[in-house]
Amino acid sequence: MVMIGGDSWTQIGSSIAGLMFVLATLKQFFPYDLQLAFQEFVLATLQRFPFVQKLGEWLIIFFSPYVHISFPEYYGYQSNEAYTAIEAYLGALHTDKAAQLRGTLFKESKILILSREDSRIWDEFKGVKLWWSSGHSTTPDGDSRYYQLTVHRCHRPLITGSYLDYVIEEGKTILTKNKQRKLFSNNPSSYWHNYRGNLWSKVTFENPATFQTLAMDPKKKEEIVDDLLKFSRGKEYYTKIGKAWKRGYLLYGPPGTGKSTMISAMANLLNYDIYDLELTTIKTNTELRKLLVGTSNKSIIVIEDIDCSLDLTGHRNRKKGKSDNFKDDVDQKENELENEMSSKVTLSGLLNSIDGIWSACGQERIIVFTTNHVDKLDPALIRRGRMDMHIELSYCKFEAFKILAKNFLDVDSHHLFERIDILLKEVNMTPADVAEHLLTKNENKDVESCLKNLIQALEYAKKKAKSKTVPKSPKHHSIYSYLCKR
Ligand SMILES: Nc1ncnc2c1ncn2[C@@H]1O[C@H](COP(=O)(O)OP(=O)(O)OP(=O)(O)O)[C@@H](O)[C@H]1O
Ligand SMILES: [Mg+2]
Repeated sequence: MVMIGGDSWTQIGSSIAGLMFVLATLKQFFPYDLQLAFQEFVLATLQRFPFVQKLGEWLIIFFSPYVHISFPEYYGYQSNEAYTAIEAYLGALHTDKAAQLRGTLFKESKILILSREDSRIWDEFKGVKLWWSSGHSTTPDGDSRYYQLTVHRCHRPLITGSYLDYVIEEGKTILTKNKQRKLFSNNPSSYWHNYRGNLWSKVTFENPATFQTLAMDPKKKEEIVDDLLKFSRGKEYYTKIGKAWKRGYLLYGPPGTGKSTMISAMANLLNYDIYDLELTTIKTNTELRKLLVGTSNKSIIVIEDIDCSLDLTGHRNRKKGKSDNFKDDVDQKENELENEMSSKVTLSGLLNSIDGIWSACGQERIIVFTTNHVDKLDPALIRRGRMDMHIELSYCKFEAFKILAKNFLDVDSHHLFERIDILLKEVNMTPADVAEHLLTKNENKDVESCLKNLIQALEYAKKKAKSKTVPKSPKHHSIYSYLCKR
């Protein structure tokens, strides 16, 4: 056994310090590529021994003259906008010099977008050389991709200051220029494992509906458009009043009155993505929260036919009344667990998500509920503040008909309009049905016969209305199937 005295410790300490100093100084003289290759070799060798590997990593970080800054794709379940902007910036960087390129042709844009596929990219800013790399990491929440920026320590202020701002700004500009709006639909939770990007499936959103072609009372329409535009420009206002930048719209009315069409028009007006949230496939409130946190800014989250999606009506009251009587904590927890498992998403879970999540982490999000039966909904769900604007989409009136006539027949007036006006006051016909009757003979391009066809249908409906009407049963129409139909 060898005993080391106080003096020997001092000698060893000073020798190690000396050696480290020499190594650190020598390192400055090697090209960075060589250093990286060496680091990778050392790390690969040490990978078999986790403790030694950790120590090796620590030593490399300690002695390296370079700073590494990571940008993960996700924070928890929330997507990182810096990652997306960096991805766009790097994708477009020196595409003329890249060895591997990825070409994407979007249906509508007609522009072939070329982006780089390399996992390592050099960049230069104000004479300073920087090195970007990409990779995968595994965290308890699942796999996540990341970008890493490497730069010499002495350039740190320049990089963390102006360079990163520049990259994010450039990336955002590229994204806006090439932006293809997306329609997302939630995947069942059994698909989620490993990669958080699997929470939602996406397709390109291509529905052409606009407020201009939406048949409804023009005044009401103007009010809605103003409200939406005010919301989208309201960043400072929401910050000033200390409220989350979100707005809720409840669209209600019979089938075929244009609820889904209006959601598309909203997305087209604001250039937002649509998230079609199918509540019936969500098992628990926790899953619902993860999905909502996984949505991005500038998006419309849609829950269609909310009355059919869940047993929301009165559920909250029943649950509350029940739990009030519970004195025993264990029983209460069991009750909650049972509720969570059996009733899947609860009304309180939905309300907490709407109120809580975006107050904490969301910005610029619109939530839309649609229903055919507004009277069936729990008042708590649709109260003002939660659903800021209640919009009734109703049967086709004359003003709405004029918009459809303009859309389909390109006419502003006609001698048959008067008759149609009278009939529309007497008969309940949805804009979908009116459009259908106008379309039937549209191929002939004979306005008169199209209008006569509509008058015939209205007169028939009037006669039928006098006999008994059979109420339609509730159903589920997702915005996803509506948009995919087109
Ligand atoms: N107000 C409207 N303006 C223009 N077109 C309309 C309008 N309402 C319905 N339509 C036409 O009818 C079709 C069906 O409308 P939409 O799916 O928007 O109805 P909805 O209210 O969502 O019905 P549901 O309650 O069954 O989901 C659309 O493809 C659209 O072309
Ligand atoms: Mg619909």
